[in-house]
Amino acid sequence: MTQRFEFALSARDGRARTGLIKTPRGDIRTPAFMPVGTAATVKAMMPENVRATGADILLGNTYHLMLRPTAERIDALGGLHTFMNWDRPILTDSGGFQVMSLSGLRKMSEEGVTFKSHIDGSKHELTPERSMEIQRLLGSDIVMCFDECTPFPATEAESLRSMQMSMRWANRSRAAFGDRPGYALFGIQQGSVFKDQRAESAEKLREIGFEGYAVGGLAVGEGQELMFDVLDYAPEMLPDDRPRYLMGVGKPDDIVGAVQRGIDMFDCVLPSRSGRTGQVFTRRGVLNIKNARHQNDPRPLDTECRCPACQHYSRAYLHHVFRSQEIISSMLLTWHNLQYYQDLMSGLRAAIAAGDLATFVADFHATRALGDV
Ligand SMILES: CNc1nc2c(CCc3ccc(C(F)(F)F)cc3)c3[nH]c(N)nc(=O)c3cc2[nH]1
Repeated sequence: MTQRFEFALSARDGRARTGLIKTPRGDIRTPAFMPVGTAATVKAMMPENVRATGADILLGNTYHLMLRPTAERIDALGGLHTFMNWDRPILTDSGGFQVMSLSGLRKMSEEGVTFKSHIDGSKHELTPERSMEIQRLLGSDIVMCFDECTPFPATEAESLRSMQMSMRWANRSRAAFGDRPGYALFGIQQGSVFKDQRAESAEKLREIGFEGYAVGGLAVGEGQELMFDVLDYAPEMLPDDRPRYLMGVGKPDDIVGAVQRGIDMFDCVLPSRSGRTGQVFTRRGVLNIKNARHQNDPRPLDTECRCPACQHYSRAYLHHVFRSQEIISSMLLTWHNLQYYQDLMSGLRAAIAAGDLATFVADFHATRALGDV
């Protein structure tokens, strides 16, 4: 077990890579999908079950946890790992994205952002320094720089101003993070859909130097085509020997396309959140268990899936418990969707290691085109 944060690539296939991030709390196989554990829990899942799906790392959230129960209380109780009974790596976002998408009344300045809690209306401030302190108190293994996720669409001038402020905040984040062996600070590239700005951002981050780099400012409504256009150049502007994390992505086909374009790490609320609304991911595409067509169907959700839902329950049963709003519905559908995502990632890792990613991708799309979900 290492006391340092290390990343080693083990194979490449085109621009895709597979490897291992080694941390004192455990290894992360890449390409990796990180389930979202917003308020110190992956909703409807016990931590041991999240691990059983194959997850090596979880996502936590500065914004939610600073409001409730506060970072100081979690620190006093032994840190987020102890608090939520997950002893493997945790990555926390810096909170800026959630402030812009969740909180009411907010004021942005060079210093940072002041906002009112969406829970009780109390006033709070997030700056690069405060974000680093909160993530340190939480004990997260991978800390994200405090940035502004540039809204989409943005004019070139708006995007440039936003990106350059994020780069000044990246500097302040690096300084405030301090010397913490075994812990990592990731820089976040901005620049919206403008190639020259993505290059300027990457250069600035490289100058400062980070243990890993995120492609930020995407999955904000630009659509898959425009996202892939940016991913055709942006990841490779970042250091080749460091992990590359595409924030907030995404649907299974988004992930497949982004892995082909050199991304190593992903997070998305989709598998867990959509599971609670009845949306189910299968190898043949997506279905919604709420649909009446499932009420007499004795088949499992996905014949190739090893999760408890697919091993022990019929679509008819899952339709019934969803319609009846039974708690087990959220448990089984969340587990299944997270299992589907982890199985997709392990398939991608194996295909890259075997040098036949192209075949994997062709089969992935062909199976989804078969229909009869
Ligand atoms: C959904 N699209 C998207 N999500 C994005 C995120 C949030 C990632 C995140 C973090 C924590 C959680 C939590 F549920 F665990 F809380 C959930 C999601 C971004 N985050 C930062 N810092 N910069 C970005 O430029 C950025 C761009 C993003 N596009």
